[in-house]
Amino acid sequence: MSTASTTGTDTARVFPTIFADVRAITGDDGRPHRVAFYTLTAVSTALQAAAVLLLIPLLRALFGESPSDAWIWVAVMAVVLAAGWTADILATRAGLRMGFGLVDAAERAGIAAIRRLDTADLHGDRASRLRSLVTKSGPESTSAVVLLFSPLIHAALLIPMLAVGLLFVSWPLALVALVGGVVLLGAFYVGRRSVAKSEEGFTEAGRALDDRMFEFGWAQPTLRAAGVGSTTVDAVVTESRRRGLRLLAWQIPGDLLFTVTGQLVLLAFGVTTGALYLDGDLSGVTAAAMIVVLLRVVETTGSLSLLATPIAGVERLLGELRELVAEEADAGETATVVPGTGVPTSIQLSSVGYTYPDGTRALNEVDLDVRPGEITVLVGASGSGKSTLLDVLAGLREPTAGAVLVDGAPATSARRLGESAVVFQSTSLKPGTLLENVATGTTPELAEIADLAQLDAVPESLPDGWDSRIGDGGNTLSGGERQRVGLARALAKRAGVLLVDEATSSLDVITERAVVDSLRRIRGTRTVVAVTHRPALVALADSVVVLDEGRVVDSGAVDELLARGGVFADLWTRWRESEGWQV
Ligand SMILES: Nc1ncnc2c1ncn2[C@@H]1O[C@H](COP(=O)(O)OP(=O)(O)OP(=O)(O)O)[C@@H](O)[C@H]1O
Repeated sequence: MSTASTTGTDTARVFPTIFADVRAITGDDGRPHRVAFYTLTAVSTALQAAAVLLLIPLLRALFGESPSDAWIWVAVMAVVLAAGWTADILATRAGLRMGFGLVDAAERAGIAAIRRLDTADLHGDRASRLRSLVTKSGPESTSAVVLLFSPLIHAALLIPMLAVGLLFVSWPLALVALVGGVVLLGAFYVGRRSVAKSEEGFTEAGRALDDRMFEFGWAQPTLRAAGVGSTTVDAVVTESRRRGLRLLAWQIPGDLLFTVTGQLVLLAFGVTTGALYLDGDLSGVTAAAMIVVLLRVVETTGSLSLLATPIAGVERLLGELRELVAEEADAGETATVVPGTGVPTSIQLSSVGYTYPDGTRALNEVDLDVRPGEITVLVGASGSGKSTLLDVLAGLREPTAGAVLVDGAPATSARRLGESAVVFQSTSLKPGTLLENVATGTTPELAEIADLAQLDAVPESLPDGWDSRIGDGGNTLSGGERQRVGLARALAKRAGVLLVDEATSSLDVITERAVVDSLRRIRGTRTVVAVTHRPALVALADSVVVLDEGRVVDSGAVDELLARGGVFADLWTRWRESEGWQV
């Protein structure tokens, strides 16, 4: 599984990337809305600049020989302003459509990423990143398009457009406006960079806090019993606060730099206007019109300075969304699970390797031949790779090397997921009835499954029998009962392969007997692969596979392995001793 890079926002991103990000996220489908939005926003800005510059001929006419000519310019100005507002309204509509494209992409890629989420990442940075991306990025970036992109484009284009218009009035003023516009944009960029950098640290700290709180909530009983936990949360809260203060510390000089630069540019414009007027190069009327131009520039720079901080946030958001969408494209369509046949299948592993995203190599060059209908038991020390191997067989993990064949043909994880039923080390119950937790709808074999899983006493003890609500908000089942629900659920699935992960290792005698008895009774109707430490279950095995540090170190029937006297014989002796001790 590919993991989201945490470096996407490590470096402050350059100004135009927000536009590139929107293009990458909304793709070809969003192109018409993007073109409409940018074009209409540019047209609206040009019309606003024209309206400001039309003041010059208007004032000239008003104070000239024939003041009534000013009406013509008033009319022209009114038409230009009305056209500007129309362009603005149309641009907002196009912007909204472009924004909806972002929401769609966030939802689509977010859901696909959640479906690909590795259990190893469930409590990690990635889960928290995804949570905030899916819930926030779409709506936030949509409002950003309308509320931030338009003023940003206006602000970036207005001064250069005014400068072009001023070329027809006075080239020194045009030059000052042009240079001033470039300098202002530069100051905006530098200020925003520092804010972006510290905002990124603040967000990371927020996520770390989010994760620790989640973990703390999850593992609260264990942590509290061990007397740890709150100190970890305290440390992360302190770090989050420290980074928040740093954000402020960077924001202030960033804003200050921009404000000071803006005032210097305005001063230069004012001084140039005054000097040109005094030299007689600019009439009094034109100089007065320049004051209006100046006010417009003040307004524009003011709005730019307010945009610096929100733009930094939107950049980060869009950058992450872009990564998510790119990941979805790399991963391709999430395959839907292929329904199982229910017929016992053979499974072959050929040179299978599995390396976790953190670099832990859990499986190495594993070759395995599981014959249809047989019971294969995986044994090995803790950490030898048994659970990982079971996950690969179940289709929950795609091997990072080698191939998995089912009935001689390469089998995708979707095929393996459909063809296998798993009894996990601990069973998660979904909110709902006992029946819903075992199977969907009434299955004719329910009584048989309940008998196999030795679950029959459970509905009898519950107020509404099979229709009693269990799990969150319902009756709480004991660990052993939950495990037997897990076994019944696996038996109720139409699948040719039953995978059992240590279900008997830490459980009560009834549950262990349920697993052993049901495996004995279903022998031959499914291919079974079980991870266990229990001699009673090992004794059922047609074949035992011994794992050590991710490799198969021995395999064969129990008697053969005992006769060979290797790792398995040692394990067997120890299990026998501990069984005796337990009884
Ligand atoms: N999510 C994970 N991320 C990184 N490493 C992992 C992850 N899960 C397991 N590992 C590592 O992979 C190796 C194999 O682990 P695995 O759980 O498959 O072993 P196991 O034989 O089932 O152990 P146990 O009997 O204790 O359950 C171990 O080194 C373990 O630390």
